[in-house]
Amino acid sequence: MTRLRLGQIEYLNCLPVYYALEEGLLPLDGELVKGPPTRLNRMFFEGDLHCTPLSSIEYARHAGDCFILPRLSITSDGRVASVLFFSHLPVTELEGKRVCVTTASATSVVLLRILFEHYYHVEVELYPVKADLKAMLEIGDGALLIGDDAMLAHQQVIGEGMPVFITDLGQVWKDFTGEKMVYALWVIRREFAEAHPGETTALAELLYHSREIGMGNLPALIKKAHRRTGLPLPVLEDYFHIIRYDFDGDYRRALLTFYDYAYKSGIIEERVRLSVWGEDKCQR
Ligand SMILES: C=C(O[C@@H]1C=C(C(=O)O)C=C[C@H]1O)C(=O)O
Repeated sequence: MTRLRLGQIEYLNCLPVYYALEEGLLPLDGELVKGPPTRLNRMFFEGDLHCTPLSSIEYARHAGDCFILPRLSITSDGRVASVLFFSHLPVTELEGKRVCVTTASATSVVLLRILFEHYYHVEVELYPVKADLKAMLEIGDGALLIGDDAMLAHQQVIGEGMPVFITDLGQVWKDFTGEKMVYALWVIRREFAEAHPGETTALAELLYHSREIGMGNLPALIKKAHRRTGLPLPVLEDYFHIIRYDFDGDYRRALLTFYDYAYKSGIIEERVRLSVWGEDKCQR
């Protein structure tokens, strides 16, 4: 069997799932490949990764090529703190304006589009560029950032007293739909899983177990996150208490609600079935 290549989003949101692997508390027989979400998405579909956290919208576009690993996702129930929209004006006053969106994101860009269309009823031009708050706010009137980029930009706004509005998209999605927001899922390539079912089940168990260890070691994990990013400890404590990693009934319903809106907006072409490794029946 070829050596397993496992993606790891280079943001703090993945640290609880990978902490035990990074610290050698659990053995990984394979290679960790780090990158921003859109790079991992692309590598996965090009066959360069066997398994990765994938932007949830990309699963909807390629459901036939992969299985979802059970019991894992990146989700928030309301405020997420790392998917933030910064703007010169209140969001409802952005009609006809250009807003920049980070090229690192797939799901959150779609979330922003859905919220403008179905919740705010405001038409804007989305303009993809590299993550850089100040440059983005020079080119446009708004900036979508995700992950550590969003959290660091939030601190920059506070630190420099920048006059910008900050909108947390996890919170707005919850206000709009009453649902959680599932940003990413762990997926495995279908042909790999079918050829190596034992290894696939073992990998799903390993990642779940690793997450349990990570979440069980929050004080050490928070220190590591602080060393890695310089973000203030209270910000990190808050973050690791709000970010969620489960993928049971509520989460699946929330994800399907997101897909329904993506379908209504013409972003995906058909309604999606969730095929989860180890579960006989597809959802819905
Ligand atoms: C909560 C987050 O979720 C993520 C957002 C993603 C996206 O927008 O495509 C992909 C993976 C996650 O990193 C975050 O980035 O902060």
